[in-house]
Amino acid sequence: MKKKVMVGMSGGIDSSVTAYMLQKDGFEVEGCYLKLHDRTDGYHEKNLAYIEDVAKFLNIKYHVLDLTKKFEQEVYDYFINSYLEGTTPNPCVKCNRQIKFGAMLDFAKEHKASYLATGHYVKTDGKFFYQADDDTKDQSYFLSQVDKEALPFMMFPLSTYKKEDIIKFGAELDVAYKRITEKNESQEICFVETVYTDVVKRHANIDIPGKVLDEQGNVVGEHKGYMHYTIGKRRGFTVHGAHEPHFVTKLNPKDNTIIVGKKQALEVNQVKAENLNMFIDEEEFDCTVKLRYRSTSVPCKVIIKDDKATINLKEPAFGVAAGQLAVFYEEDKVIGSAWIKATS
Ligand SMILES: Nc1ncnc2c1ncn2[C@@H]1O[C@H](COP(=O)(O)OP(=O)(O)OP(=O)(O)O)[C@@H](O)[C@H]1O
Repeated sequence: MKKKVMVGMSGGIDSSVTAYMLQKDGFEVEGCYLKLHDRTDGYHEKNLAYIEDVAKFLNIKYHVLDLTKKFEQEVYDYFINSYLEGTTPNPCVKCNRQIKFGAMLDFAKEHKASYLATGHYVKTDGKFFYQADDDTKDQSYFLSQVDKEALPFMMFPLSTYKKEDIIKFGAELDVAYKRITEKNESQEICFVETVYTDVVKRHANIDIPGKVLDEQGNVVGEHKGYMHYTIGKRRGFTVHGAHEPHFVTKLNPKDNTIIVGKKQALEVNQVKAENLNMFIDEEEFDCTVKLRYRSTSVPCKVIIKDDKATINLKEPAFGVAAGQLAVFYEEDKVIGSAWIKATS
């Protein structure tokens, strides 16, 4: 009997090709579309029309799973609260743990699927995640908080391919191909249609001007409201009489001030992180760490105590934001991750 794989289908080319590849490999494939939010611009209708085309072409069944409530509680509220608290959230990381490889995995198991597959660019051997072969597409950073218990059920057929290969496979999907390539590459955050401030605006007045301070606490300029800024930002505020660029180094929600400094002020040598998700048992180890998605890995020593990590960087990093994830790598293998709380 064929083994069943549930494929998380978004309507885009990556998950469509994932379903196609697994069917070619001899699996019984079913699709699952997650409704995660109530966007009113025809977003879900369009995605579902694409999925309908692909499902017809492959002659597979698909399900629509409404997780709007869970998504709001676990991802959306956290996203808004992070900006209110002056930190920089990473909603995709939360979604992968709680929703895609939490609730969707439970759904796949309920439907007697042996595996859950997605179009993420990442590898797994059932115990660890590894970076995808296509460096520019690698999504291991976003998956590093997924519960290790979920790994034996996960499949990522795209992990050894380059995007160009996927486009070629997509062309074999014939009628569906035109439509799935019409769909734009997904936005960075699926519920943000334009910029994050447009979303936060629905819940708070973000346009309350405040004071810009230097590192000594002197008032040096004005800003538009602290929620407009993230660590490392260098525009949208004034610094009177400055000849060199100034960067945001700290946000103070309590008094609506922001602290700015020259590039050097962004330098970080130690990071404190919490809420660990570890794939190894060691509590003291050398590795490399990514402190933002699109940043290069920095060599470091990690010491874990009472479920908190102290990350001593062997080379300085710049523009590290509380709220982002520190992901630990041993070459291409993800060995754990933790949420950044403070830097020095
Ligand atoms: N709404 C959704 N319902 C079900 N699965 C989803 C949904 N959104 C994303 N996924 C799954 O997660 C994978 C990664 O999502 P992401 O948005 O990062 O990728 P993508 O490159 O845009 O993928 P695609 O081309 O399939 O849209 C998708 O390929 C798909 O398998």
